[in-house]
Formats: sequence, structure tokens, C-alpha cells
Amino acid sequence: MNARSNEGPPVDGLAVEGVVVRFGGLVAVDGQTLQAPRGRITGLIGPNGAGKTTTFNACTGLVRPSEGKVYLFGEDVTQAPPQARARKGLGRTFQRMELFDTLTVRENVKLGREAAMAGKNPLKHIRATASQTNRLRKLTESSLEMCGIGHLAGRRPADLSTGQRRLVELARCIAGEFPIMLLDEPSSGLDGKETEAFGKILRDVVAERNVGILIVEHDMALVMSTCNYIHVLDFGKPIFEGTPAEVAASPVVRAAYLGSEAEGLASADDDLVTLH
Ligand SMILES: Nc1ncnc2c1ncn2[C@@H]1O[C@H](COP(=O)(O)OP(=O)(O)OP(=O)(O)O)[C@@H](O)[C@H]1O
Repeated sequence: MNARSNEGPPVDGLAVEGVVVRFGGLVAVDGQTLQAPRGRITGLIGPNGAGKTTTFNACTGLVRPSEGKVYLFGEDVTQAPPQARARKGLGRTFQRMELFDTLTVRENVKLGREAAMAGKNPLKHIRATASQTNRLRKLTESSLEMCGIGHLAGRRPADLSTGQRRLVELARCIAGEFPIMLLDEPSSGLDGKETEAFGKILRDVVAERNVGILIVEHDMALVMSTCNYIHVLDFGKPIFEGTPAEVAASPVVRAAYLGSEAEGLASADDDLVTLH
């Protein structure tokens, strides 16, 4: 910890230190510490009710921890509201997708940049210069292309499959140019092939744009093949952290998953054997 007490760890991205979240008598998260720096995909996994979403919400500002700190690029944002965190570079997607069905896919994606700037200077995009408008257009098109949905740009989200809608949501987050992106169960509703393609897009985004991603996910195959580093929670407590290979080999993690997604972990382990 730094000498100056309001300064966080020197992490180029998101850092969570000793976060505790209580709901009445229930300790939903009990001392979570994690880092999600640029250039890496960090996973947060655990059985149902382990505290993943609550940790995620503490990062985005939707819940306030009773103990601990959340830092963005070394700045303490523990008390900052979600919009302020977004302006400081924290973007997110939602488990239940929040796309506007009255707008086209392109318009939804374009909103990503506008949402990132929300509240900063409301008159700015009314008075946007030609070069700003041009930049926004390029950013929107490159985000659509990166997610492989350029051909869907003129369609409405309501007419798309769940997998395609997930990609629209991801493209919107990418268009926001957030250096840190939090993804909440992004593979929910996708089949195996779509999940695989989604994982590749995430790896490309990190490699090409040097963003950092924190992903909360149940799909073990996606987590194991996509994340560089994984934190495991059980009953609110951090029980393990390490590389995918270390997580897959951990008896502690296997015991936590017994009776739930242990099978997924086992098949992910098999995948790892072929991957590494
Ligand atoms: N708003 C709330 N009020 C009271 N209890 C809550 C609230 N939100 C979550 N909890 C409880 O906190 C614990 C952790 O929940 P959380 O949703 O963070 O787990 P999770 O790991 O995301 O679970 P899942 O994988 O099922 O989504 C659970 O026992 C849950 O019932």
C-alpha cells in the first residue's frame, strides 16, 4: 500500500482490496481482493450464490461495501457513483441485455461512446465538430467489425438471435473505449460454437486495444479458454486464485464445485490438456 492513504495499489486498471458486502446479517462478500489490469482477461467464478454478482456490483458502484476499497487506475472510487466510474474508464455489460429495440444495431453501438461521456458535458455532442462526428462514426464501424456484426448494422436488436444481441452489447461496450470492461455472464444464452467465437473476440479486443476485462461467468469452457487469471469465490470468501491450469488442478476449487459445475470444470481441464 502507498504512503499516501487515499492512493491505491499501482494497478493499470481496476483493483479491489479487502471488500466486504453485507445484506443485513448475510455477508455476501467477505474480504475480496482482486486486480483487473489492462492487457489481461481476469475471471471471477464460483458456485451459485458465491458472491460474484455482488463483487461485480461493488466494482461498478451499484452496491457500497461496508469495508474495503475499490480503485481505478490508483484512484479511490469506493464512494463514487456508477456514472463517475464510467467516466473514469469502467464500462460494463449486463446479464439481462439492455439494448434499445427501437434503434438499429448501429445506433445502439454508437450509444456506447455517448454513454461513456454521460454527464460530462451534455452540450458537447450537440455541438460536436465534423471531426468528432467522423471519429464517432469510425469508432462505431470498427466496433461493429471487431464483433463481426457489420452486416447486421441496419437491423433492430429485437430481430436478432441471443448470440447476435450479445455481440451488439459487446460492440457497444467496445465503442465506449473503456480501458476496463466488466462483463456479466456474457455467454448466457449462447450455444457452444457462439461461446467459442465470443471468447476469440474478447482475446482480440484485449490484444488489439490493450483493454482489461473482468468477466463473471458460469461457462467453464469460456473461462478456462479465455481468462489469463482467475479468482474463485465460495460462500462469499475468496478460496483460490491462479492461472486456468492452476484453477482446474486445484482440489479446493473442485471441492467447492462438487455437485454443481464440477463436470464443467473437469471438461475444461480436458480442454486445457489439449490447449497447453
Ligand atoms: N440485494 C440483496 N439482498 C439480500 N441478499 C442478497 C442480495 N443480493 C445478493 N444477495 C445474497 O448474497 C449472496 C451472494 O449473491 P450473488 O448474487 O452475489 O452470488 P452469485 O455468485 O452471483 O450467484 P449466481 O451465480 O447464482 O448469480 C447470496 O446468498 C444472495 O442470496
